[in-house]
Amino acid sequence: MAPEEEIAIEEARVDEAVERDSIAISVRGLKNSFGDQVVHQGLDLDVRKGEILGVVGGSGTGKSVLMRSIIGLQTPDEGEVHVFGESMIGRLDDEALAIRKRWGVLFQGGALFSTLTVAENVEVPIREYYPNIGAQLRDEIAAYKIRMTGLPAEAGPKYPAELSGGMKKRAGLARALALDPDLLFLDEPTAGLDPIGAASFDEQTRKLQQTLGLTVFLITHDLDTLFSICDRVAVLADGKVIAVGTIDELLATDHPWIQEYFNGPRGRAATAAVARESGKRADPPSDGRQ
Ligand SMILES: Nc1ncnc2c1ncn2[C@@H]1O[C@H](COP(=O)(O)OP(=O)(O)OP(=O)(O)O)[C@@H](O)[C@H]1O
Repeated sequence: MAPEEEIAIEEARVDEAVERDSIAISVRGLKNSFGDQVVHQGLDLDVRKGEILGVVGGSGTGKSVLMRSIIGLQTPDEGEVHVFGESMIGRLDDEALAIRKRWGVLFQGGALFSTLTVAENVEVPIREYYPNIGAQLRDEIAAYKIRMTGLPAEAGPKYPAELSGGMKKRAGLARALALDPDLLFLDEPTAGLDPIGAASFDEQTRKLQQTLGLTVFLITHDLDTLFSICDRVAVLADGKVIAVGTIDELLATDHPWIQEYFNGPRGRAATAAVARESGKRADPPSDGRQ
């Protein structure tokens, strides 16, 4: 083989390794169906390490099913899911378990166990994955995680029924953070919160992502969340990810759903709010609409 060819092959290997190293989640050729209903067909997606990736799409486009496929709660008909370089589908071995320990999940509505206190909820994953950790250390970890999410320490002994919607979300977040994850899955974290509570939750998410170096997979319908904290956004439609990029990149596409979603009245209001927040003047829409 000529030296130039060897160099080219070596460079390709290095590029591949760098690419692999910078990707937290890779989904390829995913197919999910329920009976005759095909939810995903040939879905591809990469989530980069350290980013907050917003996942959007109309109701029923399969955002939650995608998340469930990645975390192993839904076995796809076809396709590959790699998390931190490990193939995950159907794996129950030690390597796969080690990867599962590296993520935390906040399900829609918080999904707290109603018969357990907040602190006990946070301790569930610790008990499950680290049964040898003693009660005192477990309590200390739970108290620390509860404080990390902005909840007062007094929330620890409370039951979910005694919490507001926003507090429940934070308690769910504390549980998702219990094992010091590298990767956080959030399914509609601000749904049902008032705008101030939602903005405060977003800020907390951004702060945690930055201080802990988290990668965040964030399903949302909340335009303010997308505009204010997401590094990139993936758009689901027709069973696939039809586009992924920054909001500016998405706006440069001419897909009607994307234009309607981000450039409709609510999208423009969110752009203006973010621009105001950062002290900049929002550019008026190019067609002169206000
Ligand atoms: N276990 C299941 N059995 C049958 N159908 C299901 C199941 N889970 C999801 N589906 C269907 O798959 C489709 C996608 O559901 P999914 O919950 O992922 O949508 P979504 O994009 O998250 O919607 P939303 O934005 O409303 O939460 C829906 O039509 C739903 O009814």
